[in-house]
Amino acid sequence: MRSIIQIKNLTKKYKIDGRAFKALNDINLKINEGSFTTIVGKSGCGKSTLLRIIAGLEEAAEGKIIGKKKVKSSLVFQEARLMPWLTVEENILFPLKKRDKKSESVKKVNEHLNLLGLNEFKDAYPNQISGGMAQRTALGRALVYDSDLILMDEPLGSLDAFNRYKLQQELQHIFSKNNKTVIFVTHDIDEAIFLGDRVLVMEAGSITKEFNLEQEPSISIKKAKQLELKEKILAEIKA
Ligand SMILES: Nc1ncnc2c1ncn2[C@@H]1O[C@H](COP(=O)(O)OP(=O)(O)OP(=O)(O)O)[C@@H](O)[C@H]1O
Repeated sequence: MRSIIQIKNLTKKYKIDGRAFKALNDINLKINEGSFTTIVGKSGCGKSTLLRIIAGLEEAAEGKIIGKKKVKSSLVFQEARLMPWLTVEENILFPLKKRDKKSESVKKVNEHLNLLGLNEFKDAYPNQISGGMAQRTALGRALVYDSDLILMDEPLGSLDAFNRYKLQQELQHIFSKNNKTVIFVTHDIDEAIFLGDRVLVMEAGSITKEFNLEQEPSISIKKAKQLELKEKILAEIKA
């Protein structure tokens, strides 16, 4: 399978109060085109740092990412980070404004408003919608751009349990259809297993384990396998 990026010996050091420590320690990772990779780990293990470096928002201390210059990526954060002076529709349209023809952009935005159940709220401003709707809008903005790589940093982390569950289902549905390449960071093991076709466990700046989930047509076997995997991940991540 063709890889979209390849991370080699990536290390990141931070200095806190004069003392240096490694937030990332020799990360090696190949991301294949069309794959949905979830990275799960405790708070502070380095998940966001890794995503920020892949997105080009931060520099690594050592190592390299092969393919990064050629890849268009979009980043979705835990908070929606919408532009408050633009409506839902205009926020989704924003990344296309300078790139695409108006008629094409409007068509794409409409498709994404439908896909994410936002049609009713398209004229609302960010302060007039719920957190779930705001996060749907942020997802729409990332998806509409048609990036090669979508990076998601706890995008459902601020949602209530009901909205989180609903959006997990929708994300799975959307990404099973469109064959996009996704790296999704979460500290929720169930979410990582549910969404990922590959789950990476991260601890103290290192990727310590990798699990690949095969397509399983039988729901009961799939559920049993997911439960087994959860036990393995819990054993891997020490309390
Ligand atoms: N700008 C910074 N300066 C100094 N230390 C930092 C900086 N950013 C992150 N760190 C440290 O690097 C480590 C990894 O942080 P990171 O945010 O990547 O973890 P995380 O796994 O994403 O955590 P969370 O799930 O809580 O978001 C932490 O110990 C954090 O304190």
